[in-house]
Amino acid sequence: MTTRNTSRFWEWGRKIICVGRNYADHAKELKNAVPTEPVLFLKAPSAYVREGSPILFPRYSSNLHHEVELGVVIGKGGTAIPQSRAMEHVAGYALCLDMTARDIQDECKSKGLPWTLAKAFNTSCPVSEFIPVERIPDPGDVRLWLKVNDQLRQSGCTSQMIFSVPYLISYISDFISLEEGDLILTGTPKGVSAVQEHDELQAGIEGVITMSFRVERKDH
Ligand SMILES: O=C([O-])CC(=O)C(=O)O
Ligand SMILES: [Mg+2]
Repeated sequence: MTTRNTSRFWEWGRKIICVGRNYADHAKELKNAVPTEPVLFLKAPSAYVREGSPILFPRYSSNLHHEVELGVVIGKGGTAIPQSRAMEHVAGYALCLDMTARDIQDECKSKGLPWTLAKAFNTSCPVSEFIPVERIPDPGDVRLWLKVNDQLRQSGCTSQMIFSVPYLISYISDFISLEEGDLILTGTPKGVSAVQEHDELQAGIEGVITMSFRVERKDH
């Protein structure tokens, strides 16, 4: 019998729950209102991509954006988890990208349609190695950065998040039960921008981890 381990959470086929507009500076750069409640959407587990494989530019888009985010890996499931106990449900973290077909998202927004094809396509969720919970003593004080071809595009700190990690775990689990192996993407700071085929993306959590991905065009 094999024991599953959250250190390979991307193999579990569990939910990827994403929080949008969780940094006021990013909400403003896309001309969105700063939310008073978390904005949630989902990615499919088939969206995971790991270092060594490329991010594939979807053929239906011509404006693919990077969004660097802190991912929270759930270690213990639960429903209606109180904020005071939320951190007991965290197994660890991952550095994540929420790749977004911005043109498709804009179209969906204007038509009042869901963002699925803008957010959940194959390779839309690049993830780092699993980061055990002890490596990040305070998820509210994590410095994230992202470079495209060595040029710094995003640099932010999770202290700027509108809704904290414990708040998000509690809020989400009121409506959507959390399960072991789920991943929560906590939103992106400002600086999102378009990537092109052959670009090299490098991202990091200061002092903890870095990762890199290449962008390729999907030709079928
Ligand atoms: O900008 C968006 O599409 C919403 C989002 O995912 C974020 O704020 O991280
Ligand atoms: Mg995002």
